[in-house]
Amino acid sequence: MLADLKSELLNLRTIHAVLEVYHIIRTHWALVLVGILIFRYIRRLYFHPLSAFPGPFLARISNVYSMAIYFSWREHEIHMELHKKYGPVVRLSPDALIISDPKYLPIVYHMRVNKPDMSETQGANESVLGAAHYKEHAKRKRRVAGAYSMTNVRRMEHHVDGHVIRLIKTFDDLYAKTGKVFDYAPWAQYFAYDVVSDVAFGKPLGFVETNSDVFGLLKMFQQGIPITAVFTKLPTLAWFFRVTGLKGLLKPKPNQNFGIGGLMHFKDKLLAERYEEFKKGNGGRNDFLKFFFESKNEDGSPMSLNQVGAEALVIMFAGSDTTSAALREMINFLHLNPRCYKKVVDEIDAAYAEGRMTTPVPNFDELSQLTYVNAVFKETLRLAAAVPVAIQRIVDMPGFEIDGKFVPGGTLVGINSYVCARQKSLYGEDAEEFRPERWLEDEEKRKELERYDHSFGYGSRPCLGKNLATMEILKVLCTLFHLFEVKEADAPEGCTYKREKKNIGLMLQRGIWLKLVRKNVEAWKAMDQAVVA
Ligand code: HEM
Repeated sequence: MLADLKSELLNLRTIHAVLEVYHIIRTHWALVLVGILIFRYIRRLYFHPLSAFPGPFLARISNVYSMAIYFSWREHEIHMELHKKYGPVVRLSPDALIISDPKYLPIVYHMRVNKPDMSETQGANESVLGAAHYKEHAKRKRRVAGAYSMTNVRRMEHHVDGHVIRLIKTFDDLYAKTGKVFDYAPWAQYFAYDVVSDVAFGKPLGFVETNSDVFGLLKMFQQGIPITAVFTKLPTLAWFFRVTGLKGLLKPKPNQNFGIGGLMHFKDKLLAERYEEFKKGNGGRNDFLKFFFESKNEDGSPMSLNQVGAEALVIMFAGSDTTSAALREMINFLHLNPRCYKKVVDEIDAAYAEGRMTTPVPNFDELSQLTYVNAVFKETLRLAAAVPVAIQRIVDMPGFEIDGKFVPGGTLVGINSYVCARQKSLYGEDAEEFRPERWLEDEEKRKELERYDHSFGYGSRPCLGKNLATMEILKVLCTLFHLFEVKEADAPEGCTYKREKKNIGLMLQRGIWLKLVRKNVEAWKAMDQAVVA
């Protein structure tokens, strides 16, 4: 009886205490919230597993810091400054580190590492790029890797040639014949988008032909990236959208006329047309779509239309602005380094003079023999990473040690290729200089540089489109430099920008002002006679 009474009393006291806490929370909710935040910040600063790592105060307590860096549009430079100030490992946000030392590349990007899931915002979550788990990635990679092989890319080489011819003829008509100064930056983008839309969907979109952003596609795409970035940088916001069921709002949809959704709408139309043809037994021309339609999943089933669409969409956004960034930077670096410019032109002209180059557009084998040009290509991508961000991976259990400190499993880590490419430990005292010769001087050193080359990604997820990108870039540049004197020009009156850069996760540029003068070379005969398909 007494025991019952005691337990009853205890229950009443518990209820009373709970009500009291509820009352305090109700009346002092603002104070309680501040208390929780202070507790959270103190934990992140002093008791979090990453608290031993240095970094800016705001970065150690909040994700807002890394988002603010993103919206400065110069994330790569800020990462560099942070490493200079805090050392090789910096805490960039409460749960994330950035590392500068190239020797950690094989550890951070090892073969069985997972990456953060961005499927809510990417719009291509069934693709190889969208796979977060390494096993799923390996499965998807098996079904598409062949499409990107050199053998398959060679089958598409004539499509690339057609776009090179169109670009050169357009330049000749609009600029060489008129003597007008022009900004080369949008043209590099138009060319790259035309090529990928042609080989991924079977139809060039006609950017170069119309000298315009067809359907506002480039703008749409560039609007989509910052949205993805916000949700990647602010996991709490992404979590909120998930638990409240609002995540559907994040997913790009084909009925939108902006961002990645707009691109999906466009892609779906082209894909449907081509799929109808395929079902009628007409596989059509050799391109990525044909390969994907014929490709099989692990269980032997053909890739679904959704899977094919996701892969084609990835080609559009992984293969366009990256390639155009490299196309622009190569010209930038050559203008900034006249010594290298001369060596490049001499090597190309000599190859033509000795009859080693096919006209109107040299083939890929011929281009790979131009050792200096290839070194310039590598050096350009080293110093001007097309993806100048710290691409993140999730440290797997139990973690690893770095700099004498323990990085626990679950931590987000990344190495910014812009930063990594400037490390004196690997590249020497002249690490920040543009010096293509470093790739040619010493065989052992070259092998070491190749081992830590990060410009096309690293580990099990390097760029699948490297063959196609290399082919496009070398074809454009060699043809351009042989047929024209490519002169650097001042911005025309009324334009204040020159060599302007904006890092939105991909490097965008504008204001690469050029003046083209037609050279008196034999190769013009073939170019003038070439018919644009
Ligand atoms: C100069 C041009 C290019 C550069 C610098 C570049 C760079 C990169 C980088 C750094 C990654 C790694 C992303 C990660 O680790 O998550 C990547 C992945 C990828 N790239 Fe490229 N890329 C270029 C051109 C292309 C082209 C032309 C295509 C398509 C034809 C393409 C298709 C892909 C695909 C499919 C992936 C995902 C690979 C995977 O997850 O297994 N890229 N690229």
